[in-house]
Amino acid sequence: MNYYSLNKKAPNTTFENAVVRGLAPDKGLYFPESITPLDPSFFENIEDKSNVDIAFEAIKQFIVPEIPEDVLKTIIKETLNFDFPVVKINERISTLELFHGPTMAFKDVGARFMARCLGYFNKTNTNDVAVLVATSGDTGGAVANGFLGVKGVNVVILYPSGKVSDIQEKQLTTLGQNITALEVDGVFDDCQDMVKQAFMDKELTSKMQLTSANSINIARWLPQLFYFMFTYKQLKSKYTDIAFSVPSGNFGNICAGMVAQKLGLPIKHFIAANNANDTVVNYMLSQTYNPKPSIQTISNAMDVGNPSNFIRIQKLHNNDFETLKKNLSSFSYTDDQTKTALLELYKDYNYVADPHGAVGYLGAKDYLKNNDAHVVFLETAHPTKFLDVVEEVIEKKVPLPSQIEAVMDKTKVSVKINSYNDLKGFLLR
Ligand SMILES: Cc1ncc(COP(=O)(O)O)c(C=O)c1O
Ligand SMILES: N[C@@H](CCOP(=O)(O)O)C(=O)O
Repeated sequence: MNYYSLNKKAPNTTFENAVVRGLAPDKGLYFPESITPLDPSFFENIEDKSNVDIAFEAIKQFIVPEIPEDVLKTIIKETLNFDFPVVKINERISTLELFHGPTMAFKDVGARFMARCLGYFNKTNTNDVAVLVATSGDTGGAVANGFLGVKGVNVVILYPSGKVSDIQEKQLTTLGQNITALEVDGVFDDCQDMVKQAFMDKELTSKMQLTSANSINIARWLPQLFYFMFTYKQLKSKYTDIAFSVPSGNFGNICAGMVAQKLGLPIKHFIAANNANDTVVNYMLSQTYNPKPSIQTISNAMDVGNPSNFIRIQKLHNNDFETLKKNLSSFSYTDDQTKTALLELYKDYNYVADPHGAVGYLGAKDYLKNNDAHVVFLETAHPTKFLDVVEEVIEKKVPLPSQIEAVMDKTKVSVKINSYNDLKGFLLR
């Protein structure tokens, strides 16, 4: 499968090149040349298939033969070695728990998958690759964990100083080896802009091979479609119409769900649930895309003012607003509403959510006011990653899982930077 740049000013390229480059030379996001729906029998019999088989069938058109079938299957098997349970909240709402991986956030899927694809391509590539990552909280930890010790790969994580949770910071600053954390005096969008600027810097790219492990990279983005299919497998016999409420920041996760839908997965509707960072909510109201500086919230991983993947979402809907409006609703919530939702989930349903999942729950409830469906909100991170907020709201101690406990006492190591020149200087050192 070839990929083209959504800016349309760069040559089409292979899966390998798109993964190794991250971003196209014209600064555009790569997009598959075609998306061929799977045979309807795939969905008719999905409950008889293993998660690995579902994932393999769903993604192989984008990757094989550049990665041979047997290698791709192994990559998927190693990536998906944890559970994706769907938990019923009430008759109309369930939650898909995406926090059972090593760093307890949905990013584990994409990060582990991409690390293995890059590892495969690196076997024949003698040059080291520098993987740049901008994180508002969870991508950094998942990528650090997924890429730790991968030969020929050096990971540089940029995160906004003081704007990620303590546990998220530990996860991305304490591993050492081939992982370095750069603490940026700014917000997430500054980190993301610096990463994109690095790709356009000829001096830098002539001296080193750079790629990105954010969802701009297709190998990080596409595998996120897997668990929408796993959800359908679990709920198909119970509900006719299934919609997804996705807590959204950079919009990579929801956009991957839309690829699953293009592949034929029967999804009735998507709900983009946002915190105060409401660029897309405003777009859906005004048809004007007006990115704004990100605002700090208690669902910090969604503090994104200029979501990278919105352009892919538009493309998936033929750049037609009316088509998009039929498939996507979006809502924005304040921190107080998020806290109220956390408490409601705990008191009414005995479910301890994290602030991002709570925003997803609010999106599900708002959609259901005027629509009929069973809505699955994505619980995108484990509540203990946001311990202070969660314990304060539900007034109860939450036990720490072993993955979180393992990083609690480690010492943070980071390098402070203030500008793109600092980043460039660091990379050229
Ligand atoms: C816990 C959590 N929820 C939601 C999001 C938003 O996901 P996306 O950026 O794919 O929209 C993130 C960050 O990506 C996250 O870490
Ligand atoms: N919310 C993310 C921001 C980056 O998103 P990505 O999916 O493009 O990597 C984070 O937690 O870092």
